[in-house]
Amino acid sequence: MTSAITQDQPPQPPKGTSQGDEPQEAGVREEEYLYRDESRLQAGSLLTSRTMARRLPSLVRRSVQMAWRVDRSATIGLLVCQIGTGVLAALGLLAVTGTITALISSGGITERLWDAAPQLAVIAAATGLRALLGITVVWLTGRLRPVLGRAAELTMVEAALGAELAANNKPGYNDAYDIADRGAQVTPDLVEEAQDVIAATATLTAGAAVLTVLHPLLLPLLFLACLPQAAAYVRSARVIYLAGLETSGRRRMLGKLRWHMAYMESSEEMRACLAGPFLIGRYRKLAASVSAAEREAANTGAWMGLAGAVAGGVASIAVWAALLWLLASGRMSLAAGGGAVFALQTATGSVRGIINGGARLVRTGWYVQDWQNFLDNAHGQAMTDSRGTAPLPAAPVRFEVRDVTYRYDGAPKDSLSDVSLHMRRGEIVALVGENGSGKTTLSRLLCGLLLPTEGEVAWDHACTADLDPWGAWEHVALVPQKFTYLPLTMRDNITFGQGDTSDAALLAACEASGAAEMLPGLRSGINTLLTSEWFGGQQLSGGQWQRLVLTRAFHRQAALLVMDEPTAALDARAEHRIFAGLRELAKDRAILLITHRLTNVAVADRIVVLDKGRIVQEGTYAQLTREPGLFQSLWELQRRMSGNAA
Ligand SMILES: Nc1ncnc2c1ncn2[C@@H]1O[C@H](COP(=O)(O)OP(=O)(O)OP(=O)(O)O)[C@@H](O)[C@H]1O
Repeated sequence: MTSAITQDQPPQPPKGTSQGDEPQEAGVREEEYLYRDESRLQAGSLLTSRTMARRLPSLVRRSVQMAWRVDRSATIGLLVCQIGTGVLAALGLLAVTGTITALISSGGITERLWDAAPQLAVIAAATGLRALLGITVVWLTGRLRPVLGRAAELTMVEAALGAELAANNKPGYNDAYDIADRGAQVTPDLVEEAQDVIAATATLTAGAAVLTVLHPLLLPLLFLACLPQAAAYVRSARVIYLAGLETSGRRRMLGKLRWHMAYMESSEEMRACLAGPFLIGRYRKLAASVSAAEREAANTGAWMGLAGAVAGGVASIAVWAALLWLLASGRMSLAAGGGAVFALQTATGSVRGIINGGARLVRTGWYVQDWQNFLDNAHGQAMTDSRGTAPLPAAPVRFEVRDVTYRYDGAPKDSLSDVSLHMRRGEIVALVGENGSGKTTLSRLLCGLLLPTEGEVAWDHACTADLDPWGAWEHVALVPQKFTYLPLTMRDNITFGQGDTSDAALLAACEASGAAEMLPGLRSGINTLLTSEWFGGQQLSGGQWQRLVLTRAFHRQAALLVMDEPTAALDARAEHRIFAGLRELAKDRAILLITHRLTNVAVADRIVVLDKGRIVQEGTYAQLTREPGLFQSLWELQRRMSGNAA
């Protein structure tokens, strides 16, 4: 039955998910948090070893380029070692084949031993050197891996920061980020696996040369024997990759649940609201569904691997039978046969190495491709694609919103409709209205954090959509409603490494916000680490954090200051200080103030009232308190409440 609180339809499950009639357990729906990007899943299921073989060179090149950037000498060292290992393996193989041929040829034993001696020396030297190179590879890989992984993670963060803020609302964006993040984690594997394949290929080249010289039939037979196994390995890799793709949303949810249950910020509610058992139950169910999908993929992969191994076994019987036939029919001498046996063993080992490494390389390549796709355009949300690069000639004076409509991606209706607003430096404009009326959304548009769906936002004569966003945000200071607690020192939390970082400038900003009062209580003053999660840190109260966020905004000296509920957590004295100081701050700034405490907006030059995404009133405090309308009714209500309390 449909009621007011269940009227929206649950999202449609991805194709292929059963929608049986059995009742679902309360609170958990079969389709919850599943990855829904059908096009991506389809593209994934069409992945073949051939398409990946085409893409692999560029993937490997990009990873090697990154390795080159982060540790040039280790990258060169690894390449040299792997090529050297391959060459030595090839030399060793040729020497072993020569030794066997010499030992089982006709002639006296001493003479045969003397013939084999130089080859034996080569084998010994090659084996020793290979061992040495092997140790060097382990050392260099251990040195390169962590930095390469960190570098890949960092490129992800940079790409995410370069995406539109609105991207977080785009369907599939967060999943794409997650999947790409997994690609970033395995980037070092790609380099390593590529090296393994290169080394195995070098050994195979030598084996192949020997086999071809001994008999031209042996090499094609060997390849044929390995094909079924290769196909099975790649298929199994694809099944596992697709399972990872499908469960990525659920794995992300598991991570979020863990975070909320374990960390300070939400763990008090977890306890007091007895949310723990409920969330642990939810965690168990989601984890079970992820494990089931992974187990199914692992089973399918194992069956495919088994089928490939059986086919490979049968095919290798054919190869050995062919060798026996060549010997029995006198088409190959016994001495050559001895060499062929060894060359076949080695070449089979190398081909298996290539298949194994190649299948791992292909799977890693799919992940890394996801990472690179994200880096290339942040899942189609890169600001470089949606915005211009025009610089602002000077700090802007006038900010204007012209006939703007805005709808969040996936939202059923517009959050703002046909809104116009203007303000200039020296002015304080207050934005008021009931919850959900669009105040924060309008402030995000004014700052250029969001771009309008219709209409435009201009700073002086430049549209925010045409401006280089990073250059533009140098002129913005924002006190958001949900502010960020960063586990940094107070100094770093205020400056983020920007502006005048001198103690005098910091102190002035702290005085204006009231944060200066906190300083004597902090163990190392402004250099105190503001968190209790690490040793030596100190945690602030909610209101103290709000003072700090205000300090951050005041310290920026920006032309546009947006304050969204800036005093919600402040005590009366601290709140009074902020509002008393606003006029002074507004001397060279345009200030947009969002607040529900309507008596506070008397400080504003103009008040703009929003209702359901539209501007319904505009005027001074004196006008709006006298004029019948939304502002007056809300204001009266607040006055009556405080009057009653008094
Ligand atoms: N990130 C978002 N994604 C989708 N919809 C959003 C998002 N943020 C806000 N909205 C929607 O836009 C509308 C306006 O929200 P907004 O936050 O601008 O309101 P507000 O006036 O600031 O509310 P409040 O007084 O509660 O802070 C609401 O209906 C809200 O559901």
